[in-house]
Amino acid sequence: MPEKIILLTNLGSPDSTLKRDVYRYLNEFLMDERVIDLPYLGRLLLVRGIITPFRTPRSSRKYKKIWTEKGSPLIEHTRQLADKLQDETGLPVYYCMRYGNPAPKAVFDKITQENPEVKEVILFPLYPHYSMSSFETAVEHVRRIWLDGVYKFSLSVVPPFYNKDCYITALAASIERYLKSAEYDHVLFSYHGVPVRHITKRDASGRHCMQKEDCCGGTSPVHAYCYRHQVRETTKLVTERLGLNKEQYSLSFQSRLGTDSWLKPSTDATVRSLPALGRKRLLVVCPSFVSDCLETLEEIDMGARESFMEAGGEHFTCVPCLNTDEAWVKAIAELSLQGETKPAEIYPDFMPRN
Ligand SMILES: C=CC1=C(C)c2cc3[nH]c(cc4nc(cc5[nH]c(cc1n2)c(C)c5CCC(=O)O)C(CCC(=O)O)=C4C)c(C)c3C=C
Ligand SMILES: [Fe+2]
Ligand SMILES: [Fe+2]
Repeated sequence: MPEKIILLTNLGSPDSTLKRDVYRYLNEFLMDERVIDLPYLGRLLLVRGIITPFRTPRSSRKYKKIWTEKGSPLIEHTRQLADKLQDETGLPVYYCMRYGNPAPKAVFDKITQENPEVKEVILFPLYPHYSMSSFETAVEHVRRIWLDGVYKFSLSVVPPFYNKDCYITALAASIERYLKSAEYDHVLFSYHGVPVRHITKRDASGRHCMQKEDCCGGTSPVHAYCYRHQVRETTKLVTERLGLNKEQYSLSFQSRLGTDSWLKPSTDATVRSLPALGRKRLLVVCPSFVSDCLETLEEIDMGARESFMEAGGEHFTCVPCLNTDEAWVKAIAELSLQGETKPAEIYPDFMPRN
């Protein structure tokens, strides 16, 4: 009987592309206080009254464009990743989603039923970078369910791995395959955006992020919670590994929602500007996503491609996410079983406890 189990957690998708399922999913997602960080009543009015009703038909149309026979690409990639990781480690591997299904409570109950002797569950959030709207909410959600339950096993968490050698190696190799097979005159690293306020809220000093010059450079304890620092580090380490100079690549942020100030520059404005600068053959990489999903397959591979070609681009390739890549499976095994993990009783330690 295995004493350890790995539990992958990813963002989640609607149960189907039907408007009622997309509506339910968007409500759950956007009512998360770490995603739309307004007081409850304001959030309820904004989400239920404006965003979800207007967004549902549009999102449902977008999901229809990427949906497969097996359903959501994000969920199917996560399921296949769990299977491969189980073969790699010889340990039982389960997966759950922050929003929608399979929900953590159901998965915890399944784990308990199928492995009554289990002593430790290692939670692996499928996010390389720390942000309150992705990594933090995923861990906190699972942690709450674990704390509220009567589970006999301990829970430990694998922290963000944005700078870990095994992850950088897998990511760089996945890009290099494309760089070797065709000529490109630019590589764009497009990361999911977040509101600027989310960065400053996770600066424990209250004096560093977006206040000091070059706040994301150098070393500082606040970088452990700074999404912008971490995506810059991933880009730096991967481009060094690939031997790209500063003229050959840039970094941008996609998927903006609402009227707040979000991290800049935006991916859409960047891809539109590149052809006029003579960068007509573009390779796009999306390292904040480890599983292909709506944001890579529709927003980038369809939407950004169209923007780039309309602006005079000649060739556009989007590098697939790591999905079930062999080096990536080995990297998850290494990070979960040989890397530093943190007890869920005290991690993430940034948050106010209530
Ligand atoms: C990779 C990390 C992610 C961060 C950070 C993140 C922040 C964030 N997202 C929204 C709003 C939406 N995101 C949506 C889809 C979506 N987001 C991520 C990841 C991060 N989001 C993924 C992997 C996906 C795809 C899910 C899938 O089913 O394939 C959506 C839903 C789709 C849509 O209507 O566009 C919304 C809404 C906010 C507001 C935010 C930070 C505040
Ligand atoms: Fe920073
Ligand atoms: Fe998102």
